[in-house]
Amino acid sequence: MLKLNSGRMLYYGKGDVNVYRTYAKPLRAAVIPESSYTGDGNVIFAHNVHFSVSGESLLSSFLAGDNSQVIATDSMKNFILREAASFEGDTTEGFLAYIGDRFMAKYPHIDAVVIRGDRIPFQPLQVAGAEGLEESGLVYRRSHNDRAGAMLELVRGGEEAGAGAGFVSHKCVLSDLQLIKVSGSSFYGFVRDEYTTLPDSYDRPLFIFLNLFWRYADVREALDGSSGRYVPAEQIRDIAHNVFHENKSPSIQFLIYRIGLRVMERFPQLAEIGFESNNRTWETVVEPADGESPGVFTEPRPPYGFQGFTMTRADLPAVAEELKAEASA
Ligand SMILES: O=c1[nH]c(=O)c2[nH]c(=O)[nH]c2[nH]1
Repeated sequence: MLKLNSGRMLYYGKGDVNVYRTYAKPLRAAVIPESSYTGDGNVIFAHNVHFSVSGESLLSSFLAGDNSQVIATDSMKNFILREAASFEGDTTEGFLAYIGDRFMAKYPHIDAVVIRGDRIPFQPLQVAGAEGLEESGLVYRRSHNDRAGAMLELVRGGEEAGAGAGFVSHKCVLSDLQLIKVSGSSFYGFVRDEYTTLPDSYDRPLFIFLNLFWRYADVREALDGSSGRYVPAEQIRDIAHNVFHENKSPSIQFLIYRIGLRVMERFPQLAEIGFESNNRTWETVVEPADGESPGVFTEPRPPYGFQGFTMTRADLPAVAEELKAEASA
């Protein structure tokens, strides 16, 4: 967030601006082995937008009640909704950059904009057609599952190149991914002392809530799918569940690191990936006799555990070494 000359910080804006844009340009994504996701028709290109502005000229509105430079947040909402009609791109990041750029161009006394958009997901549906099931293209199902999103910070004359206003930071996100692995996770070997009551677990039903975020080395590759370098959140999601499936994890800490490594390997255009995870492991009521026999579980009691981790491309050589050692063993 922009710091004013006085060292102060100020911002104001509008949240929960729901923009249901129809018939945006379809996104075509490069295929990766872990995912069947190939793109999005973008027939419904919907976002929940959170928009804020900052600038020296706004200080007097806080200090003296002078509204002469204040753009009403109601007008911001109208600007976002109306300008969405002329957006010609195919990605969330591109949409946010478009709105941010146009706003800065229209209002020269605004020094900085922070814009976040969470995609409101609508899933395509199949209907019976002449040759079996086919995509409706008209009817969609609102999904309340995980969702993609992004945040861009634009500052007039900022450092990274962009059209008009400069990017100073960006963050792409996948929020609220909830994954359960019913068998194949353990947690043991942790510090055991007078405060420890948790038993070792060699096979637990691991339920995790995950927020993932990532940054590109060059943010411009995120703005337009035709760069061929766009990283869809859906493919990051699919990598997460592949890695969860493949690995017997000794902890959530190790699991998220492995997910991050795979994402970094797949997408050389990314500079950073990060995680916020929650442990929602089901509480065992009736212990299964072995791996696939019946068990009964219930919601874990609060409080819950959490982890946070960020990693960069510098983490990759360690894995290359490890794989080499495994191959020669
Ligand atoms: O994967 C885990 N990591 C922890 O740090 C932890 N702590 C805990 O009680 N359970 C778990 N599980």
